[in-house]
Amino acid sequence: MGSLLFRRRLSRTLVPGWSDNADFSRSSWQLKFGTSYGVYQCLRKLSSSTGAKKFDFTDLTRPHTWYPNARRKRRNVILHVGPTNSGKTYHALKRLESSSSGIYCGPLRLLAWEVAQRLNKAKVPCDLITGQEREEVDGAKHRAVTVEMADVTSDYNCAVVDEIQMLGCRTRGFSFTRALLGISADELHLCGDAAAVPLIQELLKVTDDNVKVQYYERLSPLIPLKVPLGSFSNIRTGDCIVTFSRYEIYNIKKRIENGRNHLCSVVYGSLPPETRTRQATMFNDESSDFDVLVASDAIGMGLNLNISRIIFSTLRKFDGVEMRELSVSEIKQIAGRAGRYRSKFPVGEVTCLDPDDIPLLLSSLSSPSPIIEASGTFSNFDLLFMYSRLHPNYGIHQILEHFVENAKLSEKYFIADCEQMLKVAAVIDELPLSLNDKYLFTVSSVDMDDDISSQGLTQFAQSYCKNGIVRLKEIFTPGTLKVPKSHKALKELESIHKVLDLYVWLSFHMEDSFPDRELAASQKAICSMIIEEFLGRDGWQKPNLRKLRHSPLKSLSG
Ligand SMILES: Nc1ncnc2c1ncn2[C@@H]1O[C@H](COP(=O)(O)OP(=O)(O)OP(=O)(O)O)[C@@H](O)[C@H]1O
Ligand SMILES: [Mg+2]
Repeated sequence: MGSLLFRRRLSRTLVPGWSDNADFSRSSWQLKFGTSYGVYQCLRKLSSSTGAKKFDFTDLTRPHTWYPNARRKRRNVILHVGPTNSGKTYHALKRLESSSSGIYCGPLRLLAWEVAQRLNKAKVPCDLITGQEREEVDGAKHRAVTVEMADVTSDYNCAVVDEIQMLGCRTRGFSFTRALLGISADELHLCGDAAAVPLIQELLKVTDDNVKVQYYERLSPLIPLKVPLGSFSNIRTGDCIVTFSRYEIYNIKKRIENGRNHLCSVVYGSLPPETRTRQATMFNDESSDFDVLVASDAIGMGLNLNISRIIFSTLRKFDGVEMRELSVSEIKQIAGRAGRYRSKFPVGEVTCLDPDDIPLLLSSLSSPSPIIEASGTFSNFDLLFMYSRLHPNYGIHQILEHFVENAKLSEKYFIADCEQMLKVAAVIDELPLSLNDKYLFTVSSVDMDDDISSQGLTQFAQSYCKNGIVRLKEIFTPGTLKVPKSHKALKELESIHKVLDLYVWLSFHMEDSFPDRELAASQKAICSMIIEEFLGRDGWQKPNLRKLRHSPLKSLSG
């Protein structure tokens, strides 16, 4: 029991949103109040200090009070806002680089990776921390993290939250809100779209922070073209074709490579993150033969790639619920990847494949993004736990559902969409696990819309429930991964990667119960290498592309 408790306590500190309030964090509640009664006492204390007669655990109307560490400071908040490619992140990072300690929180692993690289190169030791990675550097006082991993219990000299307009995102917005309200830093730099300014000013009225807005202008031109691409034979070096289905990505890659002038890197959401990074690096590298990029909106935020022209293959995408038109801000974000300042192509262009899309493209690029009205929020584990005590017969699915239905919110907040969590909860409720354990599986990084991943989660949870320890070899035989021969096999491999990734995630949160992190990580690496081998083989292979670029074919394809 003792070791089990100890294990849980270690885990809690690593789960985003598990126990954010310093009163409940490892330093106090875990040591002072090892029991749920302790949490209850703590919450009671909190309730009396807020003057409420009876604590309502579904009351989320004062989320700024969940972060006493940040509230002890009067933070200097600097909002860096403006169009894409205007130097917002650059200026915030300059401050981060010169600070004595700091944290960068970005929406994508690729961005966190880019920042960690940049700081380490500038001799500022910087850790990289994402749900599945801990790359620790000796002596680091800086860390680059994905926003879900933002640490709200330490003090920093400087913090940067990038793409802050994402606080309006239906599913991930609450993590941005948590970083905005919860990070304890003397200086907090927020970079993003001006559409978020009024909301942030409103949210920070109650925090007593100093708020300053710095506006930026685009550093290099982005030219919207009035003519569509016409044909794939008009593709040229530095082009990036954006499309939203995996099938279309490979279809377009094939069509371009069949023209025998270009090789395409691909970047899309379900590719392993390390593969995405390498594909992007290969495209960015002038000495590589991969000179065209075919990508989904996974490249849409903040990234600095050597793109000369963005070509939208469509302006519609399936968002998990329905097919819809891209929003003005999505179009601007994606288009903004072309012509980055100080890149190989300092003047960017943007166009479409389909002539019918041109009017929407032009009007979106010339419109301001609509003002963001509300910020995401969600309960942390402690509140869910206390709520569950009032409903002892509920499973975690019912607790979440009821909590979401009954949550009381201030006008400027909305409750996060927890569809994925509910899907996991429905599976996990079948097992006799504690609420702690159920919560952990529920907030894990699993993609429940992927059959193989959801089966992986179920097997991990069943095995954990039965044995208390999950060996990777129970569900995965190392040494059996093969280079896929078809797109179906590729998709399967991507899913296997996700399952291995989930194991690594669980190993960071339940170290003793998921002891094979290294094996899972090495198999993950093999998996992504095999996927890359497929990506290399899949297209047209011409050993000496450079020679060909000087052939008549090149000028014909212009
Ligand atoms: N003053 C500067 N000196 C040198 N390089 C700069 C300067 N300002 C910006 N850059 C470079 O220009 C590029 C774009 O800047 P940055 O990434 O900060 O833009 P951004 O406004 O954050 O764009 P996005 O909205 O797409 O995130 C980066 O490669 C950055 O390093
Ligand atoms: Mg940026």
